[in-house]
Amino acid sequence: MRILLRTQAAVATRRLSLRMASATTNADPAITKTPPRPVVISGPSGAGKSTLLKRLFAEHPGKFGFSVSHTTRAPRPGEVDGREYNFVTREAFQSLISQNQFIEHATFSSHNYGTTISAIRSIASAGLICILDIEMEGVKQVKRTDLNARFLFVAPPSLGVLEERLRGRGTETEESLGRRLEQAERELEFAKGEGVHDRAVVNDDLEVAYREVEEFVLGGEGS
Ligand SMILES: Nc1ncnc2c1ncn2[C@@H]1O[C@H](COP(=O)(O)OP(=O)(O)OP(=O)(O)O)[C@@H](O)[C@H]1O
Repeated sequence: MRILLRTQAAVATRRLSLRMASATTNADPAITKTPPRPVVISGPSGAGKSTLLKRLFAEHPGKFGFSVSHTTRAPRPGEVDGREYNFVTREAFQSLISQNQFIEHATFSSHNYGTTISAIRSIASAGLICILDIEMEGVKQVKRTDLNARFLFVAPPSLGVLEERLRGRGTETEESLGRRLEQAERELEFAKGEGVHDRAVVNDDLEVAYREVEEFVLGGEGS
């Protein structure tokens, strides 16, 4: 779970994977006709997903919220179970893993973190759109569920530009940069598969890319 949508600083530093947001259509399930479909956004690290989503949320205030992750770490003062996180035991977390309940999960500082399918589903059933910013394996996992998600891929103009942007961001060591570029090739290869994504946006000119992302994400409201 990265970025802005991740409410906690700890989440931001984990750089795990899952950005989630929900766009309010109508929170009253009695009035909402069809649960909004979750939107999965994926693409290589550095392709610009955070940048695009940050702007989307800024331009549509009040439309986006968060889903609640599970964690085995203890609550910090002021944190409420079910609000910041669902705080669970290691045993309960393991049990959710064995039931394939996680879209993605990872371990940081010896604690487990993950987002469950049911956390996403409950957003949809409340009449909210959930945006998941996840990596390739998470995309495959979502496809195995009945979440009925829509898939958006954000691609860099080229691997060379991707490298420049990652260097420019100033967040990577040579080693992590190398790993991200290798993974980028895998993500791009995967994305070429028939029907993997409903829409691919090349993030060259930010303005153009943003409008395409906005149209796709908001265009599915109520779908
Ligand atoms: N269209 C663009 N033109 C130039 N620079 C861009 C563009 N889009 C994003 N950037 C810059 O590229 C860098 C990587 O973008 P960003 O952090 O949004 O990528 P990301 O896909 O969210 O990466 P990660 O998956 O690692 O979080 C940032 O420094 C950002 O400012």
